[in-house]
Amino acid sequence: MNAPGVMLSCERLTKSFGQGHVAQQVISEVSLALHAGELTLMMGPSGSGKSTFLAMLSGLLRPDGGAVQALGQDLWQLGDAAIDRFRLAHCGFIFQGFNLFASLTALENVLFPLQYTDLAPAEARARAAAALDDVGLAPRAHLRPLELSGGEKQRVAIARALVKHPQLIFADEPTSALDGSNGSIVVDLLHRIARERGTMVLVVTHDPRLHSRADRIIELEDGRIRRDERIDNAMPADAGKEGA
Ligand SMILES: Nc1ncnc2c1ncn2[C@@H]1O[C@H](COP(=O)(O)OP(=O)(O)OP(=O)(O)O)[C@@H](O)[C@H]1O
Repeated sequence: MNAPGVMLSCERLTKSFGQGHVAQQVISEVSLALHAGELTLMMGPSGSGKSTFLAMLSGLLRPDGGAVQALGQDLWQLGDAAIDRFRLAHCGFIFQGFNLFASLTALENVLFPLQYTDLAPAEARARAAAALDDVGLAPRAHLRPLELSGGEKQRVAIARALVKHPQLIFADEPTSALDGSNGSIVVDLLHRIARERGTMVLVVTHDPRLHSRADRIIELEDGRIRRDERIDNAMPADAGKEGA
C-alpha cells in the first residue's frame, strides 16, 4: 500500500536495454513517491532515462526489477490485461505530438476514449463538452485539428486525457512543440487540474521555463535521481484559464 497522500510510488526500479556487453542500464534502482494534487516535473539531459522511467511508472513498459505501487496496486504483479484495464480506467496520457485524429472535430476527438466506457451517448457528449470547457475551448469544439493552433491542439489533447477523470496524468514533453506562452498555459492548466481534483501529474520536460510552475522538480542523470526539490510556488487562482 502507498502511504497517505501518495498515489504512485516505485521501489528500486531498474531497466536495461540490449544484452551482454552492449547492455545499457538506463534506470538504476530508483525509488520515489508522487503525491495527490501535485505537479512534478521530471527533468534531465537527453538520454538520462526520463521517458523510460515515465513508461514504467504508467504501466507502458515492464521494468527488469523493482516495483510500482499505483493507487494501492502492485502494478507489475497484475496480468497484462489487468494492466491495460488499469491504464484505461485511471491514467491520462499527453504527448508532444498531440496525436489527434485529423478527420474528427475537437469534440469528437475528446469523445473518442469514452466509446470504451458504458456511458450513455448523451452523457458521454456532455462529459466531452465539459472537458473542452475546462481547457477553455468550448467555442472551438466544432473545429478540426487543422483549424486549431498548436496550443489549442494540445489543450484538446489534455481535454481528451481528462475526460475520464483519471487520478494519474502522465505528460511526455507536452510543451516542446509550443512557444513559451502556450507552453505556460498548458502547464498551468495541468497544475490547476492537479490542485482542483487532487490528481497526480507527472510531466517529463526539457523546458527550464516551466521550473517556476511546478510543485516539485526531479532531475535524472544517468538513470539516477540527482536532484529532488520542492518548489514553494503560489499559483494565481486564475492560472491555466484562457487569457490568464
Ligand atoms: N526501446 C529501446 N531500446 C533500446 N534502447 C532504448 C529504448 N528506449 C530507450 N532506449 C535508450 O535508453 C536511453 C534513455 O532513453 P529515454 O528516452 O528514456 O531518455 P530521455 O531522458 O527521455 O531522453 P530525451 O530527453 O532525449 O527524450 C537512451 O540511451 C535510449 O537510446
